[in-house]
Amino acid sequence: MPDDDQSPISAQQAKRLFADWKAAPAIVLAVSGGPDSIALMWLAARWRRAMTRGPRLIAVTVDHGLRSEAAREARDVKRLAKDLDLPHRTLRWTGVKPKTGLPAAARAARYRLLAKAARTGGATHILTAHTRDDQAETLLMRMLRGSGIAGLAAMARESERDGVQLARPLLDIPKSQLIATLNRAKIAYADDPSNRDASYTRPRLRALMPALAEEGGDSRNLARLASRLARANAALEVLADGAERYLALRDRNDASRFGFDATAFAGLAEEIRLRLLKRAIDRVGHEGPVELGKLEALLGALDRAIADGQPRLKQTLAGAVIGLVQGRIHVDPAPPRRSRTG
Ligand SMILES: Nc1ncnc2c1ncn2[C@@H]1O[C@H](COP(=O)(O)OP(=O)(O)OP(=O)(O)O)[C@@H](O)[C@H]1O
Repeated sequence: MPDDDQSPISAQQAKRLFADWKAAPAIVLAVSGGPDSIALMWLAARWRRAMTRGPRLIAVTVDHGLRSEAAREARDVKRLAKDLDLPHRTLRWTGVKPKTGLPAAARAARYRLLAKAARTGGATHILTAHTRDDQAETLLMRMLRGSGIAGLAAMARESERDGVQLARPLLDIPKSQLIATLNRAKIAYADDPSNRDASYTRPRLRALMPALAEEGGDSRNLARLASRLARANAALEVLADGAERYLALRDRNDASRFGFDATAFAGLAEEIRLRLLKRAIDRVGHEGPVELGKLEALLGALDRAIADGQPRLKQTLAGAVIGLVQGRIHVDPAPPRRSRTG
């Protein structure tokens, strides 16, 4: 591991890390109590103290009600926040806990609660403590699932969620540097055993990281790959914007209907066609992002129908009906599903 991966983060380095958000009126810091987010809170507090004017910082901890230690950890975060002169709120997830897909449900609830706290506190941004190691793991997880370019771009430094900007200032910073920062400042942090729980994919992948690093696949290289793919993805999105304008996808009379000329569509590159279909389906379908595999199957069916001169084709995908009628591809909202009980 290079030496700078072990060195505490200096005040100067932290100033650069947070510079993008210095004009925000207020910022929510998402602090679980683990080392990464405790370091985020400590670094942000030190950065803010060094400025005469700057954003109000609000530390927020979500207690998912899943581990008995969570309430105590939240109190520990509150105590440290007080020492750092930061307001702190603990929010509890009181929703139904599903038997399967618990981590995903907890994550969705967490972001909803954080976004609500941001809106209540007048904050425009939520800062999380995702590190370079998290980015490398995310890339690896998505590689194993055969994700497309957008998925392999992994986590963005800034994105929008529930009407608030979600920012990740530590995405290029290795976890080891955050630990070194806390050790130097003599700040304690919680150890979350679920981070090592082998019944979840991420901890199992995390356990493989040292062996991959031995082969040169360390978090620096993996995160670099993610950012290169993010660059390629952004370029492809710009091309898709142009193609969308070219096809004049949006039906001007009715914003919920989309249609495009099948021959002009067929002349575009496959990656762009997939993106255009995805955009149209996500807009009208309202069932969340459509899966790439299903999108590819749909495009294959459309391509075959166009090539065979088949006059009609109709498929439903992610709440949208995709039809080929008289040389035009239509993407419309699917009618509401009829309930089985009637
Ligand atoms: N209970 C929590 N309360 C507040 N913030 C949290 C909590 N859990 C996680 N976070 C924030 O999210 C960051 C990422 O945490 P973690 O890697 O455990 O999340 P995850 O479940 O893998 O979700 P993600 O998809 O966001 O990575 C933390 O560094 C912290 O900023």
